[in-house]
Amino acid sequence: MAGLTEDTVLGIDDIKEKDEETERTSKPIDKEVSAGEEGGQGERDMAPSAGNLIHRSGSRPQLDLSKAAIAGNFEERNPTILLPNQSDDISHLALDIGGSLIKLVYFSRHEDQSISDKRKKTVKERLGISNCNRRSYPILGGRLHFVKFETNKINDCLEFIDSKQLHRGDNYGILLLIGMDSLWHSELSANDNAVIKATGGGAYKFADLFKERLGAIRHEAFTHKEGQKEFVQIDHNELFPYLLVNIGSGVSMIKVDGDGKFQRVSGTNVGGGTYWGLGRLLTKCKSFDELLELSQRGDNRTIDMLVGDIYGGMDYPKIGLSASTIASSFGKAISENKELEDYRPEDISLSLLRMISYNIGQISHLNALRFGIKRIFFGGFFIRGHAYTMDTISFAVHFWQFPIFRSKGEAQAMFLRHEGFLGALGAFMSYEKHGLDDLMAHQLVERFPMGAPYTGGKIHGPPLGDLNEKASVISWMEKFVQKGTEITAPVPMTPSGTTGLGGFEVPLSKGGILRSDASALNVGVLHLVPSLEVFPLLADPKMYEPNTIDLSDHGELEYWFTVLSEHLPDLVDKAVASEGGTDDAKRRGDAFARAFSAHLARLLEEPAAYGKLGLANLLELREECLREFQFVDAYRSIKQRENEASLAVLPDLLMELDSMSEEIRLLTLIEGVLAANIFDWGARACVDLYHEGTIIEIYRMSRNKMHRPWRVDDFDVFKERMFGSGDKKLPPHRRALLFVDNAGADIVLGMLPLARELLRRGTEVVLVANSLPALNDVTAMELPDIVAEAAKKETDSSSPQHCDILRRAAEAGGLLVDAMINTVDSPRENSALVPLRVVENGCGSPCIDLRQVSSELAAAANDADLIILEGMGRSLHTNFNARFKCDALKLAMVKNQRLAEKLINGNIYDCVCRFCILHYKFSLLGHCTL
Ligand SMILES: CC(C)(COP(=O)(O)O)[C@@H](O)C(=O)NCCC(=O)O
Ligand SMILES: [Mn+2]
Repeated sequence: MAGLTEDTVLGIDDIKEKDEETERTSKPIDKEVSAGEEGGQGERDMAPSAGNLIHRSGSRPQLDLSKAAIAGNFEERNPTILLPNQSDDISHLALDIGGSLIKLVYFSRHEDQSISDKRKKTVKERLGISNCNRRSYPILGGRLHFVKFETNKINDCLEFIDSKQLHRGDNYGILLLIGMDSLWHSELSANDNAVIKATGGGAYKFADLFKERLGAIRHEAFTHKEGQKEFVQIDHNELFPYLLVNIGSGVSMIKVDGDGKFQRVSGTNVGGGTYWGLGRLLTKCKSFDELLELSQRGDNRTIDMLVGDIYGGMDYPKIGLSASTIASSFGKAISENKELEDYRPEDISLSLLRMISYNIGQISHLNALRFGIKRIFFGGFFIRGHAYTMDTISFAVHFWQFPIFRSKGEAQAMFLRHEGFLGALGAFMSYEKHGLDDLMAHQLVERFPMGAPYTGGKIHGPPLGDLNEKASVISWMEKFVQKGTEITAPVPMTPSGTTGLGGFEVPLSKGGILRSDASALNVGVLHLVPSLEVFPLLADPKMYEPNTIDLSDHGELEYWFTVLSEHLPDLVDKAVASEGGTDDAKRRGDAFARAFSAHLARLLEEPAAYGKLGLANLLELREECLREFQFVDAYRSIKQRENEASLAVLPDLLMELDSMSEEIRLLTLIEGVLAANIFDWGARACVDLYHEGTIIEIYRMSRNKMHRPWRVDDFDVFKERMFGSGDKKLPPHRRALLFVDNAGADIVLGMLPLARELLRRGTEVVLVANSLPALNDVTAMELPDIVAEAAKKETDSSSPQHCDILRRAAEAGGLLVDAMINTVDSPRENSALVPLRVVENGCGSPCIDLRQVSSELAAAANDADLIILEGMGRSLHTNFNARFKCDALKLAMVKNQRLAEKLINGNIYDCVCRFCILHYKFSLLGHCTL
């Protein structure tokens, strides 16, 4: 499989990363191979997928590649791939075969019941929740894979398709897109077998893609100036019109006015082909990348005629040109008595690159001006994610907007992270039957697995040259471990420098090292999760930004990277121990540490490498990386231990609480939540603290220090909302969503007693917990048992007068399935029978991005009028500034000195009780500290 570059693989809805890993091995699936033969470490998890596929697919369609060949030359206008022996239907695959690269996008759907589905079912069954927001077309949870091949290795591509069995499926056709510039398009059902027609036309393809709203995907579009990417979130309603400039061998410019409304308005024959063709002749470079890399070391002053050359080194201010403006590309060569050999190839390459980029930039700018267009999207083979090229084009577009050239309304030069795959994606999405027509940004989760390099990709670390070099029984994990020693942090780009020309005439970005195409694209695996939704209670979803800390501040970035790096050895120890400390676990732990360090190094070098970077993304990446190396729950035993210890003292706490007046009790409860939030295994300071005492000792110490006023203290407003003031009273909240944080004392001694209080007041409570483990956070799976235990303890306690609020509410909410508790002696309190429920939040991170939550949570939010966000991750790192359509209480102990200083001008262990109340007619309650 030489020549394969798999930038990224994909996944949907998949907690079941194992499928992904199996796929990544990308060994040809031999019908003789059975599940058990996958072998190697991780066999238990990795084998079934391939095995299942084979068992399942016995009667499924096959792509018969025997005698397959491109008919004619692929530069031809209408090339086809002949599959003379094909007899079955094929599906889920689209290719864009360009002059130099074949881009392939394929979709894999989880046909097996995934772990997550099973869990969802369990939680849903327990809750009796049905998902009424189901889409009407077939579920499309799955993954979009992006793979590239060199065009002259079409056979590798076909082999790849065969090895992955991509052609299996229903009755779709394969759509092949061939050629850079042609504007034709055809599609044949594979029912016609024998021939699969090819189609092409970069411009058309782009338009098709945009039609499908990919442009609205988060962190997809960005500007690139002076080496800096800036992501721009484009509202689909504001997307049109735009100019699409596809720089292939030649250049096409398409004006896109709306869904399906586009027209080719211009173009130029001076494009990527010109750069590569002329460059090859003039420099003897062997590849496009080599030529581009040369340009980065070039100095175009030796060849280009500059304004200063004409005006004696002076600017020409009258018309707004500075001395370093290029007056004539290659113009100096006419006046000097030099031969080609007398010029440095580096300088030639740079002059050529500037000449062509500036020309494209100028024509694009003029066309944008002609039609009053504000955005120009650049894509195509010429760009390929190269920072330097993007900078040059941006510079060129913006140059024409400087002083005297500037006209009304500046056009922005924009680029796209998936641009290398747009053609194939556009083709893929044009299959109506995929049901992707109303795909929304929030249903796509992009992940950056480490496995990709080991199937040939180049996101990080060394690729394995030949996937089959170690026989087909070896897994990508094995390869990772074997190759682990070779992993080095990516070489940092030298800081942005100038060519020494100064002024606005040259782009600043000029890295010392040119990133390879594959790594520069930074394309992750797009997980399509149709069940994700935007949290309906966000006041302004469009303006919502989950992250509080801005990591574009380099000081912040370095600080948090150091924190995470220092935490790594401890985390690896926990992770390895959680898997029994076996040799396999140790190897995986080692591989995880390397992989996560490589991610950190990559991001430190280029923070925008994976899209806009916030602290929440970093913390999530760590969890994803653990999962990729098959660490299911690193803190499992710690969580269990802390749950048990806390449950043991819960009855006494409840008794104490019940002896208090309502008002004192409310304060004590909030203090309790804040105090118990100290149990955070993700914070260095807290982990150090745990060496100094037992859980209960630490809890007591934390509790005793919990004096008001807290650093952020809206308790009085909250209290007023709960109890009213004087004779003014508000009804209790209808439904409260409690976003819970950690296991152990945090949930048992903090949030559960608070939930109980709300229930007692007649407020229905929904505990919102993680779908997947993250640090020591409690998960939705774990909560029903904890609640059951807590309810049991209540009635088991020596004082039967303690009401059984939790138990009855949990029963009403479907959390307790049987009459596990004898209720005969327990007196019923006068509270209404409101349910206590649990829903999963749809994420597996210590933070929460409310643009992507589970459909269950979105459904539960419908009737909610109070949300309580608890913990640093959910209420400080993220959502600290989020505004909601209902009352919102944010509770957290700040367990990091720097964050305390930055965010609340305070100190470590200070607390936040931030309450934002909706405007009730009630004047006293009409404010909050926000
Ligand atoms: C990961 C966390 C956000 C979890 O905090 P929690 O949400 O559990 O309160 C927090 O532990 C954290 O920010 N840790 C890194 C900083 C540190 O070690 O101080
Ligand atoms: Mn936590």
